[in-house]
Amino acid sequence: METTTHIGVVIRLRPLLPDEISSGHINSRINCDLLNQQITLSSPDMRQYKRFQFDQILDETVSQDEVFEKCNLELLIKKVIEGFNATIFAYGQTGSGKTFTMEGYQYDNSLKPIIKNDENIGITPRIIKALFNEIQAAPSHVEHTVYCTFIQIYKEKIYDLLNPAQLKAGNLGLKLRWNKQEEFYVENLCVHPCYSPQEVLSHYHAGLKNKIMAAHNLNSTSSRSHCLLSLTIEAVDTESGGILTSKLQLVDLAGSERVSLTGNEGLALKESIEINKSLFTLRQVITTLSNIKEGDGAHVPYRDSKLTSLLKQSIGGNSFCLMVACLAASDNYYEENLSTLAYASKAIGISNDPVKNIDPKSKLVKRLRKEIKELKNELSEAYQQIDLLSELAILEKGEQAVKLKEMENLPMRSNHMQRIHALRSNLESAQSNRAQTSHSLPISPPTAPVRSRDSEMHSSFIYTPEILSNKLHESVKMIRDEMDKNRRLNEEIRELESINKNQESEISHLQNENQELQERVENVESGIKDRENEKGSIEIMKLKQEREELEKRILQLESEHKQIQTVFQPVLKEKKEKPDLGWKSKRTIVRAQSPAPRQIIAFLGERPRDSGMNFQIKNAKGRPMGRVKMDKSFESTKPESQENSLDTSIKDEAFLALSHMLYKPKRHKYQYV
Ligand SMILES: Nc1ncnc2c1ncn2[C@@H]1O[C@H](COP(=O)(O)OP(=O)(O)OP(=O)(O)O)[C@@H](O)[C@H]1O
Repeated sequence: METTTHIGVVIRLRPLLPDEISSGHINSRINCDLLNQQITLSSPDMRQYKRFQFDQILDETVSQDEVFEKCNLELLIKKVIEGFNATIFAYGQTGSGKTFTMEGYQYDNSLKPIIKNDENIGITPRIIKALFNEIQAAPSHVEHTVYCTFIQIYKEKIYDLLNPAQLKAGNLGLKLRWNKQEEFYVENLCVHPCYSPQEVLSHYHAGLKNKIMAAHNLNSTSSRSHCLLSLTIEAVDTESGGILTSKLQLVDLAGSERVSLTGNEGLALKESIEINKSLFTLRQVITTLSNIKEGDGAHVPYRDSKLTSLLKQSIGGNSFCLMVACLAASDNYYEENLSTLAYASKAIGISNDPVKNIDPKSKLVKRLRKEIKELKNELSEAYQQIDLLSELAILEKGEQAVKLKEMENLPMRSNHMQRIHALRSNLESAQSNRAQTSHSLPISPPTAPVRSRDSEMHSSFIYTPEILSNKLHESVKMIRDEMDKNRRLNEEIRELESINKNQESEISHLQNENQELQERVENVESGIKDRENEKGSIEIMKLKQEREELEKRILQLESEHKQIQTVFQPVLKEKKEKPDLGWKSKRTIVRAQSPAPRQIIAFLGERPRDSGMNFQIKNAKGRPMGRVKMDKSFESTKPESQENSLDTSIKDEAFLALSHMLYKPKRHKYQYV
């Protein structure tokens, strides 16, 4: 059975928490319309709003019990028992209630769960119980085993939560592999067969104690990893030999985090970055799938993170999938809630094609069993035929008719019954013929060659020992033929199975090699990226240093500028009082490489008219520091002699003062002439 369905999306709004209320958080922007399953989010200025429609809206008042019921999880479990895969995952920003929805346990000060079976237990423990209820209701000839695994993805590495050896510091995590069903799987995971809900729950609780948790500003019990509990349900039909396998994945994602709000630093900051990175890929996958049109062939970046690789079949694949998008009911989280709603509404547009998993081996076993059953039946019928014929052979003619009548009452296959009827009617008609003709007529055995058993039964109804012996031989031959056929069939099947097995191992070997190559390529790519990043960082550092130096110089120049202003005030005043100096241009003309002298000369505001004027700069002690050359490209309306004499007086005063101010030869690179 195949059904195309979209990803189910349920929105769950958590209430304001006591410490949020005490620190003044309010919820004035989220409005739930439970009648139409719509949610409206108003912008901070309350001028705009966005409305979204989902399968189900669960507001602050909805209890854990109601979540289970309104998400229609009983039906989902039924699908899993029928052989379909299903995934439920909680999505949302940090502190929005994902773990509460999936687990429902409180956490103590050491950030370990307090396992209690109260009304607050979440989706996962409820589903485990409901799954076993459904298993118990199955027919007695179907035997179920639930295989349980529990992993966490922490900083892009996979750890087995049910294997304490895996969780030691420095462990590099488990590898992802690609199997022949075109699915990723985690290599070397501990798989626990379970036969009761208590067994699954005990593994689940043990795993929860191992997951990585931390406290930050937005959540005192924050999950730092994505946790995936997988339950593989294997149903063996002891009557038909059929095997049905399905998988139920229960996923509690770590939440996206606005680093500025969490206040995370150091290791916690790195965790936040990794969490955000893998959620970014998840969002990319959702966006790509929601935009895909039929026959598009767009690349979906499942492989870009471990999380999306493992959710490949759940999102846009062959499973039923339910996304529980969690929101925190506080105006402070407007941006986060908007983003969650936007991705949730994209997810609703993603199509999945759930496919019933029928094990190909189980199909073959089923066919073989059927064939063997049929062959056995034929064999036993053949034996019956032999018995019948041998009995008839030693009977008197009259007794043969009685025996045939008796046989009619035996439970036999219809073709046998037909034969018996034929024998019987032939016998009766022959007897009446004989009665009509002569009683002394010798009974002759049939002379015609035997063509087929049926035609023979019609043509001959009196069995002499020779005929019966022939028939016996014929039957024995037929049985031998059937048995040979059966043996050959079995051999053929065995041969095919071994070829199949070899091919499978070859394929999985190739797939693993391919996977390794892929990983190597990824490593090389990430190495290149790292090196590029390193180069970029060095460049950025250099630029930052340069910028800092420039800023320092600007500051210095500003202060120098102020000082010069004070020093040159009298000079300017004097110049103003002599308006006919004849300097036409108001622009600075000193050619200097450093901005400092330019500013200083700019401050003088004018330049001497004559060309090639050289000013000597002296230091504070009156020693010459160098000379400044003035530009010649300007004109004067005044006679040269007057200008020159004025220039010289200003020049000397100005540059003497300047030399006092600027005795910092390293910083100020004048153009010496
Ligand atoms: N529906 C709810 N009713 C009451 N309390 C809730 C509800 N949802 C969440 N909480 C509380 O809010 C807090 C944060 O919830 P939770 O830890 O589940 O968030 P989270 O989304 O899993 O965060 P993270 O991504 O950081 O792990 C917890 O103290 C939890 O008990």
